[in-house]
Amino acid sequence: MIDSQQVESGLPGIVVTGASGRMGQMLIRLLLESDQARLVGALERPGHDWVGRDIGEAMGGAAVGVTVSDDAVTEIARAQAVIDFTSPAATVAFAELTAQARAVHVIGTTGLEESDLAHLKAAARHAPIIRAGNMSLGVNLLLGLTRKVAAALGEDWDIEVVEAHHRHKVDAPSGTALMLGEAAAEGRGARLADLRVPAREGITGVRETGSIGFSAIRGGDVVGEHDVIFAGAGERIVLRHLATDRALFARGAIRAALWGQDKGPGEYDMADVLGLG
Ligand SMILES: NC(=O)C1=CN([C@@H]2O[C@H](COP(=O)(O)OP(=O)(O)OC[C@H]3O[C@@H](n4cnc5c(N)ncnc54)[C@H](OP(=O)(O)O)[C@@H]3O)[C@@H](O)[C@H]2O)C=CC1
Ligand SMILES: O=C(O)C1=N[C@H](C(=O)O)C[C@H](O)C1
Repeated sequence: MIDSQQVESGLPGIVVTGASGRMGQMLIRLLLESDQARLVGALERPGHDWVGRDIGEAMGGAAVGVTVSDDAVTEIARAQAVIDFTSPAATVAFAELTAQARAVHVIGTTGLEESDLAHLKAAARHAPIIRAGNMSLGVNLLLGLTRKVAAALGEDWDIEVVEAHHRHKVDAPSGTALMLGEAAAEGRGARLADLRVPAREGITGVRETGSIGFSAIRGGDVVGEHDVIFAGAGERIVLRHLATDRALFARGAIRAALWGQDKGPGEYDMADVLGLG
């Protein structure tokens, strides 16, 4: 339950979008327990059957005093931060409102296209946007390791990124896989767009030297697993991250929302939040 102490304490007020989603519900649970931030709004799309209900009750528990709303303009106007794990179209729309409210926008949504990123760039001229395809410390450390290993090994070491996720995931490769591929390409002084090979099928021909391949597995309730494979002659290096609890991502997102409170407009990522340079 939201208590008056939380409100009076002046803790940053956070609105969660996609409140009924896997990440939305996880964020709400953690925010209700937090002594550093407070939940001030829970958004769902118009027509969703949770709209108008207390979010605690909708999630199967006791009332917490926050009603699920479909009025993004009103909710975001009173937020210090918006935490957003939804879909690319929704995230672009929320970015405009969050910029107008001069609130911090923490974006975990993956599957964003170049055109979506251009909208986010424009919004970040007015308020901070912190975006990462993965909010965990482990993956953000792995990005640096991937960059280093790719830089140390020659092109005769083939790089493949393999990821596994639950059956409900709608985008592939995962946002994390693309970040890891980007880090590997950077290590080689190149852009991923020039090296990327999507999932293979049929008569593909032999592997192109220097390319970076992607494979995705979908099934069950896998939270998120990523391997970066460096395959050489007679040996292989595998850098692996296994996420076993999506609370990990929610904690990272809340940390980002707090970190962003004294930041000016601009685009930031989890390396900034975690001080990883
Ligand atoms: N960066 C990170 O660390 C992580 C990123 N993710 C990413 O977060 C996103 C969400 O994942 P997850 O929680 O598992 O997905 P879910 O499908 O469980 O939740 C998504 C939520 O967003 C809502 N939503 C989608 N489109 C809109 C819209 N146009 N307007 C309003 N609400 C909308 C959905 O509502 P409805 O059900 O009505 O469609 C749903 O409540 C994905 O892109 C995923 O890859 C996930 C975990 C970690
Ligand atoms: O959809 C998910 O669940 C996840 N998505 C993110 C991604 O696309 O990398 C992060 C995490 O792996 C879970």
